Amino acid sequence: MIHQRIAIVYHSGYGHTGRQAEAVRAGIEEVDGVEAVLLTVDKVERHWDDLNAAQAIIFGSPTYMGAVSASFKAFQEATSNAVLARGYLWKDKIAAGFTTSGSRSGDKLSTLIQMMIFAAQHGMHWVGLDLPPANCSSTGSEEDMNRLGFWLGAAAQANTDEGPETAPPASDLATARYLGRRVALTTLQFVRGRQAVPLQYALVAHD
Ligand SMILES: Cc1cc2nc3c(=O)[nH]c(=O)nc-3n(C[C@H](O)[C@H](O)[C@H](O)COP(=O)(O)O)c2cc1C
Repeated sequence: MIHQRIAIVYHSGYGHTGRQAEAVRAGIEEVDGVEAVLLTVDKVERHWDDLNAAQAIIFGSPTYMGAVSASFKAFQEATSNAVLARGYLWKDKIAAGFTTSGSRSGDKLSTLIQMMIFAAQHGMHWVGLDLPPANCSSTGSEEDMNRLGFWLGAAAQANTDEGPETAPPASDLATARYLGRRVALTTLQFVRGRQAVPLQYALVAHD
């Protein structure tokens, strides 16, 4: 069976977002017919081909100062020459994102929006979370998936006095795992759908 490749490219200064990235990978690996490639942004210069060959790319960054980290931003800017200028190489790939911060909100939404705009600039298709509202009623709890209530991507919160061995908590890692699985299933639907209806044909038929 041909395996569709799904890449995860992320930065983690202190390891918390790294735990989230591992959880996303575990979710991808729950799905038959796909394989996960996990890359940190500092390795990207030697791995552009892996990203270009992937059917989906999932972006991950801690939230620093209400935005993606400087290292993740440097990766984003490097794609201008390495990907866009070489001919829109990521066009029509699936995209998604995840982020960890110290506070419950911590302005993580800003980070996910930055990632979504970045994906749109590359002509990618953004996949969000389809989890229902969680931890928002008298029956909700910290153990709920999507306990922080994000839909653009997977959000996690890691207490700043805890190391990555104990933070983020299991519920946030389960949310990240769920996102990985969702992206894997969406990617298979998209790739197989594209085989049935080639993009060229779809555009002509629409005109
Ligand atoms: C430079 C810097 C800026 C930060 N800015 C924020 C922030 O804006 N909001 C927030 O909630 N946490 C903030 N934090 C806390 C981190 O998001 C948190 O410690 C996170 O778990 C770090 O992830 P990492 O271990 O993957 O680097 C900041 C931490 C650093 C070092």
